[in-house]
Amino acid sequence: MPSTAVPLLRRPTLLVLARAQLPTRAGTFTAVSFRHASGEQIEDIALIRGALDGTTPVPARLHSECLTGDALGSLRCDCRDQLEQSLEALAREDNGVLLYLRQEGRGIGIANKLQAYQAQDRGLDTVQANLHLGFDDDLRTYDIAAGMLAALRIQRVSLYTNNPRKIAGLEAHGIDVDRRVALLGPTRPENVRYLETKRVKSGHLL
Ligand SMILES: Nc1nc2c(ncn2[C@@H]2O[C@H](COP(=O)(O)OP(=O)(O)OP(=O)(O)O)[C@@H](O)[C@H]2O)c(=O)[nH]1
Ligand SMILES: [Zn+2]
Repeated sequence: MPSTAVPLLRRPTLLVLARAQLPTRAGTFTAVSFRHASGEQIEDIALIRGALDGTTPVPARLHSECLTGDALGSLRCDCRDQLEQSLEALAREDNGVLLYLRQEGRGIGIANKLQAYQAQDRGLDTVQANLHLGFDDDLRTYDIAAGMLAALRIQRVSLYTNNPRKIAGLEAHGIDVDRRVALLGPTRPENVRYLETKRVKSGHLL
């Protein structure tokens, strides 16, 4: 992606805390947890495959937590489809990394997300519902994600996303996004408005 002259934002220095094998439905990954230099642990984890040699762009997915979709199979969003697709895609590559980021509800948390769903059930779209609750449309930041990649010695990624903010967020924190790979899941009656709002209001490249 084109580089900018904007000064880089600070990212935390993180250290690897633990590594463990994680056999999944998509294949076996190494799950990695992290801590700050102070010892404080973070709740975000990485799933990695293959050797991360730092010279070629590493296929990468930044997945934002969605309890309702990822774990419970809700069809209101496309999160679970994207999680499964990205793990399967990474499993086909020589190497790759998925960051599972605990940014539930684009950063507002699960209780607020259910309040946002309630507002959506009354007619608001995803963005309007966040604003109605007094939040910006998206509270996520990518400093921790950049710190996790740096701790894994990953400087360049090939990013699976439709969200330009993720590309800008990583690059602002000093990670090069070499290219974007689209991640297109099925459109369902339950998520059609959600996807349309992402495209029209949030600038997703759908
Ligand atoms: N506030 C809010 N968050 C939602 C809603 N539906 C899903 N989410 C959260 O949205 C996050 C996923 O972000 P999306 O904007 O859908 O997609 P993205 O991950 O930014 O973009 P891609 O990389 O292209 O997948 C997860 O944290 C979900 O919990 C909603 O209606 N309101
Ligand atoms: Zn979701």
